[in-house]
Amino acid sequence: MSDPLRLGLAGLGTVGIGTLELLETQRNLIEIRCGKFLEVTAVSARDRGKDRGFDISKLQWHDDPVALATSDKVDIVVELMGGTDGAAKTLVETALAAGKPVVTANKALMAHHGTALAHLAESSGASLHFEAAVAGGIPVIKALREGLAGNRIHSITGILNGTSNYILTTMRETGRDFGSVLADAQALGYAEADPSFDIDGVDAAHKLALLTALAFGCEVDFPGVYVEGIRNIGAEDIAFAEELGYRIKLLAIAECNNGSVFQRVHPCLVDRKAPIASVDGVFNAVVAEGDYVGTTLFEGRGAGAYPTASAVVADIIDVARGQQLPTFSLPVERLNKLSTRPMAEHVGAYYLRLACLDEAGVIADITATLRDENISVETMVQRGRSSKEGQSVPVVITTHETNEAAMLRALARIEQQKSVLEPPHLIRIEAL
Ligand SMILES: NC(=O)C1=CN([C@@H]2O[C@H](COP(=O)(O)OP(=O)(O)OC[C@H]3O[C@@H](n4cnc5c(N)ncnc54)[C@H](O)[C@@H]3O)[C@@H](O)[C@H]2O)C=CC1
Ligand SMILES: N[C@@H](CC=O)C(=O)O
Ligand code: NA
Repeated sequence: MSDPLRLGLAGLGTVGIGTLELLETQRNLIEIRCGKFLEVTAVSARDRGKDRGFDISKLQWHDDPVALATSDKVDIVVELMGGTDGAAKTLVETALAAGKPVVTANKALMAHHGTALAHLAESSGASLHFEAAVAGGIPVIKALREGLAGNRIHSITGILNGTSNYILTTMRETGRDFGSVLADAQALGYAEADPSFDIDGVDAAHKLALLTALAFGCEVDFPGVYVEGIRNIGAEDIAFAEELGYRIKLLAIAECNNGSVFQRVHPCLVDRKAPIASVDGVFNAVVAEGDYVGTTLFEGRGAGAYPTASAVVADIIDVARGQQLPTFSLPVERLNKLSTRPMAEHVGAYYLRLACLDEAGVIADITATLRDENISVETMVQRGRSSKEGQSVPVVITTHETNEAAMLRALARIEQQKSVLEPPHLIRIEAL
């Protein structure tokens, strides 16, 4: 047996401790599979004395995580701290510059600096691995980089945030409110340090930008992703969606056509019978359309200590086996800079929920505005009667396919109508 491969692990939170546990309990299996003994030699986190339920007293401790990159006791750096800039970025850059392979779960870092880090890795001959950064335990990076390498990928559609999917599912199944379900997701270790990244769609956008780069062979373009989260989805939307035969999911969608990329993350109504509609709880799913393979669907747990540790360790094993592939499948100079299509060009059907006064002519005014923009109504539901003067009733409208720009013009006018009491709620309907 050759010398052990020595790991320096920065970040001892949900994922860090999950990774240490997995490495310990699967020690023999891993040794047989990669022909090397993996040894964690050094660690770093914010608070040395914290009780983590895992004995770290025999591991070399560094207050400064960046010291792992330069330590002569560390062969591979595993970055599990999080953060776009600051210590995580410096650690990864320093390790790569020193020619040390890096394994990271940090999608924010990769979405903002992925192309530059890939370039650094290539220049120094080190490899950069990020399977845990997208869709947790699902080996989707490996699938795109290796399993589907013979295909041109046309589109990627995914549920990429476990926290939002857990919130939407639990609200639907239990009727509980948004805030208390989010607190559960945090306690379960699913949410980001700043949970607004989860509920505002930013985390899913980070992941989509990485899948886009891999799938279409382009530079990572996180600012090019249109992002909307689930903060404004109410219990009434979830109930109306059910009634109309849909489920609400936060989808991340990337399409590549004629040299331009369209990347968007937003809540969608999807047909209740579509396979992705039944991906519930903390599960994620990724659907990739390839020209030779057709449709592929990958599903599994997208967050949490053990599923994420599973992906981190898979990357470590790849390093131990000597696998060294370009970070985004292609050498950096071969990655294209594709133009971004704006959301205004989106074409699709829409769900609108309006709070309207219950009086004559209201519906006629709304449908006239939609007609003026050539928007055709598919269904309309008006619920209940208001018991007090000035009280609103919900009106839900679904439309046939139309253009986003036309829909936004119509909504701006509808919002001005004095019998419409709140800004309209819009959710896109995605045909899958
Ligand atoms: N929790 C999950 O389900 C998943 C998390 N990730 C990613 O994995 C990374 C870690 O996430 P969690 O374990 O959930 O976070 P966490 O908040 O539970 O743990 C973060 C750890 O990093 C340490 N840390 C943070 N900043 C530091 C600094 N400047 N210097 C030294 N130590 C520092 C903290 O002390 C803590 O031990 C993040 O990039 C996250 O986006 C990826 C997939 C799933
Ligand atoms: N906060 C993320 C964790 C995994 O990437 C999520 O909820 O999906
Ligand atoms: Na993954």
